[in-house]
Amino acid sequence: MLKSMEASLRNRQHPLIHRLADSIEEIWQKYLDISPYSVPEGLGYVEGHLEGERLIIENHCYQAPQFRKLHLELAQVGNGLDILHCVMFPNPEYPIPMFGTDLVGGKGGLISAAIADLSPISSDRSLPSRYYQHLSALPEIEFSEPRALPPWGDIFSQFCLFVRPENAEEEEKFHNRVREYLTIHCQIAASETPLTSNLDISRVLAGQRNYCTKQQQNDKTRRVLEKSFGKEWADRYMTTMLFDYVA
Ligand SMILES: C=CC1=C(C)C(=O)N/C1=C\C1=NC(=C\c2[nH]c(/C=C3\NC(=O)C(CC)=C3C)c(C)c2CCC(=O)O)/C(CCC(=O)O)=C1C
Repeated sequence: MLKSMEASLRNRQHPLIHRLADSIEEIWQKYLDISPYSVPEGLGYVEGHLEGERLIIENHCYQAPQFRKLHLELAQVGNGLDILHCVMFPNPEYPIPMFGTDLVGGKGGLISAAIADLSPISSDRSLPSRYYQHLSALPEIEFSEPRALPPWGDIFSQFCLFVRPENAEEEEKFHNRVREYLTIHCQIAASETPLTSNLDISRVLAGQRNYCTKQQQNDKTRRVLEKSFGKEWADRYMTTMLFDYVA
């Protein structure tokens, strides 16, 4: 049992967020050789309330041979908004997609946004064929309320799930599909041989930079952070913690 699961914020959050957080850490533990990643000074656990809304953030960061950062973040705004955020940053020697997921639970226990994707970092936005084969072999799943991506969301793949789960059954369907994405990703990553050519590595870095700069355009995230910590802190957090990239 990871120490993080004991007193974690997830025990006081929406059950889907609690279950998905546990699943993410379970699958990372099972398929990757993970070790701790030192979070920047003072960012492991932060509390802020500028304009009245208290925001608690709990960060869990790891690393593995194939990933420079495995970031799981749990956050709670006031007593109503529950958030799970997760991004897996591959080491540039591994030309594999960026896994990301975001769950936002509104007041009254409904998840208003549930998104998960294995996003391509290639310039033609195609996924590596092994990923394409595994993902297209997964059975079709339907959700009653799919959601439209924002303009910066052109970074996501055709397998991107972006829904408002209507009930517990759709929440579980989403949870299970994310477990499948994570398992496919970790199994492929663990079997990849690293790139050696600097040109190929620079192309991976360019793809990751594009992903991160587009994600930084999410004004829904920025606004929540600004309300509790102010503009300058929010900008630094988005560019150095949530979506940092190796220049
Ligand atoms: C892999 C994808 C992905 C990753 C990794 C990611 O970080 N965001 C991602 C996607 C994504 N998120 C979205 C929305 C929202 N995000 C937050 C907040 C936070 N999300 C956080 O992670 C944190 C830091 C802990 C905060 C504070 C809120 C409040 C919303 C509005 C909820 C709603 O609309 O019902 C949308 C819709 C954007 C739009 O429609 O314009 C998309 C596409």
